[in-house]
Amino acid sequence: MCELLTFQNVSVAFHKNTVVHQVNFSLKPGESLGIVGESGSGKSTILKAAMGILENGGRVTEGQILFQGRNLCEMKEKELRTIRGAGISMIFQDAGASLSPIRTIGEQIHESMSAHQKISRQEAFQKAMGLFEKLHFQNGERVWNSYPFELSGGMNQRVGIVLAMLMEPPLLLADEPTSALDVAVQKQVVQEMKRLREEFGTAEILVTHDIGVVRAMADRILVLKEGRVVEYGAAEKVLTEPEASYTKELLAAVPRLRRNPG
Ligand SMILES: Nc1ncnc2c1ncn2[C@@H]1O[C@H](COP(=O)(O)OP(=O)(O)OP(=O)(O)O)[C@@H](O)[C@H]1O
Repeated sequence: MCELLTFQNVSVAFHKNTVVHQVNFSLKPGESLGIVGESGSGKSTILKAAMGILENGGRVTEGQILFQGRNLCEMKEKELRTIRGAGISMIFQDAGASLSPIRTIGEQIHESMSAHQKISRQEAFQKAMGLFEKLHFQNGERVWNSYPFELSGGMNQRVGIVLAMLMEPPLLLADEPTSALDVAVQKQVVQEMKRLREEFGTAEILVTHDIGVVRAMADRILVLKEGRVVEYGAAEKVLTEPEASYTKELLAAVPRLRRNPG
């Protein structure tokens, strides 16, 4: 099967400071990649590079990022805008915070869909209800009519996932999607991301500190240290027989209980 996303020898710098060094990986449709590494290792930068949203003078200085065979680094902003949302979508750690506080969830869903296609409010409602149902949301209609402040932080985060999936993009990038949530909601979000893969065949890149989340979701794992890949391979292999001493340290830092399945 042909690759959905490929990072070929990608380096990223902010001004003259290179923070991601010659990173290589690729992702097939429907695959899930977990990127782990300590704070500042460049995980979010890799996702932002793939979305074309590096801020503050950040840019890809070397290599190429291919999405469905096309080099994202050479695309104009207008072209990138058509890919964002419909081709590649992203959820952030605090997706709730990016919702507008003064508009209902329904209004925001309708607006988000209108950015890509001509769609009536009623059609957007139907589409959202279908997605809510697939993700096993209860009270979809109540959520649609609510303002973000009327919902819990966990529910707003789940709405963030719905917003990211409205256009059914083949690739979802998730930056610490569970780390601001309490344990019960974390489980729900992990379940929902798994359902997205089952329902839509969505490929996912998941950046997280939480090895438990990676264990639950990733087919492959990429371990990053100071912007360099130190290990990349099948999740089972990396988690049970890590080769790099840095990966061993990362795994050792996770309390044993959380590393044992079940
Ligand atoms: N907008 C920016 N301007 C300048 N430097 C940046 C910017 N964003 C990130 N960096 C630098 O790039 C490096 C990688 O940061 P990045 O946020 O990608 O790491 P991370 O692994 O995602 O960390 P965390 O887990 O804390 O989110 C860091 O040294 C950081 O200071």
